Amino acid sequence: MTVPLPFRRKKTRAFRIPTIDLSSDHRSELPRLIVKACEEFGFFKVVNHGVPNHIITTMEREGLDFFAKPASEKQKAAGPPTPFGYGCKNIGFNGDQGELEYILMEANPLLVSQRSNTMSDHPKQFSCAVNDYVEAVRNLACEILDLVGEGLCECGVYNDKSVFRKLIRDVNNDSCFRINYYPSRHLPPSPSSHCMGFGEHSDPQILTVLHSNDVAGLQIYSPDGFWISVPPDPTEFCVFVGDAFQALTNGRFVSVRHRALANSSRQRLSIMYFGAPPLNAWISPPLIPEFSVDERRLYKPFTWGEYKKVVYSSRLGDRRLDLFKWSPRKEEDHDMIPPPSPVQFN
Ligand SMILES: C=C1C[C@]23C[C@@]1(O)CC[C@H]2[C@@]12CC[C@H](O)[C@@](C)(C(=O)O1)[C@H]2[C@@H]3C(=O)O
Ligand SMILES: O=C(O)CCC(=O)C(=O)O
Ligand SMILES: [Fe+2]
Repeated sequence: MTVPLPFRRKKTRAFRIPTIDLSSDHRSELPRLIVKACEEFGFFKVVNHGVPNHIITTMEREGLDFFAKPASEKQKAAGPPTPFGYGCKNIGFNGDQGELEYILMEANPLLVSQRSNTMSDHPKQFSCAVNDYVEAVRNLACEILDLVGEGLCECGVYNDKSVFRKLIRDVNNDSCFRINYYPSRHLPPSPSSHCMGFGEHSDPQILTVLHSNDVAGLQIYSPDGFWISVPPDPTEFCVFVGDAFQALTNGRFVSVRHRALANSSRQRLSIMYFGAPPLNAWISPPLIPEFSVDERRLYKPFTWGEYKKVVYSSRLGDRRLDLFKWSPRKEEDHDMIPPPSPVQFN
């Protein structure tokens, strides 16, 4: 029997979030699978990642202890977000707001130790929790970046598989670390009522690695134009391609737009490591030999420091990378001599 038209269910393409099993017996396939996920979605989940569970639970406990303090204590302990510090509802410097509290910190062990002196009644315990967590998750990020490098070398595009890892491992890397806390909410029952925890945006850095407790909220924007809820699973990590990775790969990878809803009756805690290069690193893809005048270059070369300035003068949802689009017909772009790319071409 044919169903009358108004009752037909709208067909939507089944969407499966790419999931990478790092302990897979088919390890040789991982580079290709990760590159595919970065190209198609700019997002994937990682299972069997090797980050010890006690490192994650200790970090979560320290985070929850901090957010359980009275507001005045939290403000005094961590200072206002400049951008590093404790924030409540205000995101960035340009009027963005969300239903959350957060701590934003440098991912550098020395700076973590300094900040912890005021942030916790047990500074040593707090700084150890953050430093252990950052180290373990940075190692995971490096493993992923090496697999990406391997995948791109296999395609014949690059010849140094460790180039991306080196950028976030550099002694002067500008990586940072964030804990977001979305308090529980008791909303009147309405299927459409959703409250914005952290608005739509893409992350500016190279790669973001996110962990969350078992409370839903994270959504990614799919290539075919739908918001997809990412099922929460504390045994997994979520990996996001950031704007700098999109530029480094000349648009081959896409930085995924994402947001976090905060309408759960349970509190949500998410922890993010944002892997970034040093401020003076050039974010520039390798030149493509057959196009001598950069015809195929999508973005003007820029340093991470230049990009960060634009990031902090923009609104959360802005498409900042668009400001760096390369136009060979524009005189100023045409005369620009591209700096050496950190990424070597074969
Ligand atoms: C509104 C803003 C907050 C943000 C800096 C910005 O001006 C635009 C990008 C935002 C973002 C999103 C990803 C990360 O959470 C973050 C730390 C980053 O690097 O860029 C935040 C910035 C922030 O909260 O300070
Ligand atoms: O808290 C989350 O789940 C996402 C937050 C986020 O995207 C960010 O802090 O950049
Ligand atoms: Fe983000």
